[in-house]
Amino acid sequence: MRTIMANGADLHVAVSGPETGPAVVFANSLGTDLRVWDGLIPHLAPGLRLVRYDKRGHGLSQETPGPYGIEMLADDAAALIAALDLGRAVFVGLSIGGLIGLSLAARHPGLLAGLVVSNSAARIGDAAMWNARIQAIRDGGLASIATPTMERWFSPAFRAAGRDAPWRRMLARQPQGGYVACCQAIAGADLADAARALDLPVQVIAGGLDGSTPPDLVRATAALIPGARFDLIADAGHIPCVEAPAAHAAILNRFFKDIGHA
Ligand SMILES: O=C(O)CC1=CCC(=O)O1
Repeated sequence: MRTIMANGADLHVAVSGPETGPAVVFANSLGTDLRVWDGLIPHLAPGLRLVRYDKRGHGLSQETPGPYGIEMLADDAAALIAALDLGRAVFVGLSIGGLIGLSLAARHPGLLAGLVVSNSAARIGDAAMWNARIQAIRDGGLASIATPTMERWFSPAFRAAGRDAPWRRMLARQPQGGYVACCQAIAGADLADAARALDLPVQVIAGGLDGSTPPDLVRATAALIPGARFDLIADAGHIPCVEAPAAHAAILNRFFKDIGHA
C-alpha cells in the first residue's frame, strides 16, 4: 500500500509496470475506488507504467472537508504526476475522472501526452439533480442510492447475472463526505470551453447502455474537442472497464500505439 501527498491530500496509489515505461494514469468514477481497473489491466499492452489512484475523498485516500471543485481534483492529479516523476503521461478518466482529465489537460497541458475521456461529458447532470442526490444521501446514506446507481452503471444482463453485487458494496463503503464533496464538484463543472481549446490527442469512449452519461451526450463532448476520436462499446454500461474490460482495453491499446505512447 502506498500513499502520496499531493496538493494537500494523502492519495492512495497503485503503481505497476517498468519504471521507464510510458506512463498511463487512471482516474476512476464517483463512488468507486481504484479496483475498478483491476479487470482491465491484464488486457493492456506490456511495457507501460500504470498508475491508478483513489481521488480525494474516495477509497483509501484522505477525505478532506468538502466541497471539492474539479479544478482542485485536477490539481491533485497534476501533483501526483509530478511527485511520481512520470514525465508526459496519458490520463485515462472515467466519468468524473473524465472531467478531471479535461480540466487537467486545460490547466497543465505540459504534463500530458494524451487524454482518454471515458463515459464522461463536458457537463454531467445539473445542479438540481446533484442537490437531490446529495439530499438523498444525507437522509439515507450511500446504501440508499445503491439500486438506482447500479441501474445507471451496469447493463440489464450484467445485473441479471448478479455481477453488480461487489460494486454495490464498493459504493456503499465509500466515505460519504468524500462522495458528496465530489457530487458538488461535478455540479459546478462545465468543461465545454476547456474541451474546445484542447490541443493534444484525445480518445473519447461511450457505453451503449450507459445510464449516467448516455452515448449521445458523450458523442457531443467528443464533437467539441478538436481532432478527438470517438468509439462506442455497444453492450456496456457506465463502467466498461468492469463490464467489458477487453473491449475497453483494446481501444486504449490502439490509442497508445497510434500516438506513439507504447
Ligand atoms: O450517476 C452515477 O452515479 C455515475 C457517475 C456520474 C459521475 C460519475 O463519476 O459517476
